[in-house]
Amino acid sequence: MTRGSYHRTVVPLWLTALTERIVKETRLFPASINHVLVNEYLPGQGIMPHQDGPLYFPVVAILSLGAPTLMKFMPHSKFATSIKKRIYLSANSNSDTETVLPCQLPEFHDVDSFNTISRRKENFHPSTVKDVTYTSVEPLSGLPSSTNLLRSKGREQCLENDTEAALQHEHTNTVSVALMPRSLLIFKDNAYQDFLHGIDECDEHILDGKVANLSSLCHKAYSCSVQSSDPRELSSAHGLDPKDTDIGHNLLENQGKTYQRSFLKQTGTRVSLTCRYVPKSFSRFIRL
Ligand SMILES: O=C(O)CCC(=O)C(=O)O
Ligand SMILES: [Fe+2]
Repeated sequence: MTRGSYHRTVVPLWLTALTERIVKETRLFPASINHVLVNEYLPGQGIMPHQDGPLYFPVVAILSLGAPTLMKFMPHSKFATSIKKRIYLSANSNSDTETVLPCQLPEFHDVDSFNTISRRKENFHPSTVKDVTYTSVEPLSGLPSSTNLLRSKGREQCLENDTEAALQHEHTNTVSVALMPRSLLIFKDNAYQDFLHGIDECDEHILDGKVANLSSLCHKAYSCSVQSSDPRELSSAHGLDPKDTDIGHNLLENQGKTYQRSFLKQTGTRVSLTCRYVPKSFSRFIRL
């Protein structure tokens, strides 16, 4: 990703039209969007996991143009720390007995936390985005409200396992969202505060069960759940379109079975517009 310098400038009309529409249709921003960051990603470029920080109002709208990509949301390490603490305390108080340690996950699966705008591939320029329709991504499946993280018998074993438990926690609770061309992702509240977001540095993003909006792509993509010994059956049975340029497929052999794996191809340039609101009290800390 190339990060240029910030420009204080008059927001062009085509952009105001877009941001005002986002404000009006989502009703999630307290005032007009006054901060738009334009990022360009060459094929294979991504962005490190990060949080956008306290200067912004905690609602972000990201318009994606050009090549598709996959954004990952992973729990902030503060949750790993609290897991460690709980493991330690629990192990101390129950050193001889087997302990099951529950971990409350953040409320991440509000339907409202993620919205997409219908995908349409036409022009690269955001001024042409006129037909914006919102569709909710389904509640994130596979995210239980509490998880039994670790069974252990004593303090030593707990301490040995806590890093593993933290990693397990991160892995279990990472979700991703396919950002298709001309789509708008909105994330807010605890998806903003409790999770890091980032894009892996690669040009093929595996579409697995962690992709929250997989069903919106499912006429074209599916992950390793389907199997057949005859690869030809796979393609015909699922109506996969070999001409789709955004999604690729390959076949994997495992223990005599053939699995099809689908992936998003980030082979062209992607441009994103990250739209946020900086409250007046913070605007002196950031160039507007
Ligand atoms: O380009 C994107 O899709 C994400 C950008 C982002 O997260 C940021 O600039 O803070
Ligand atoms: Fe960000």
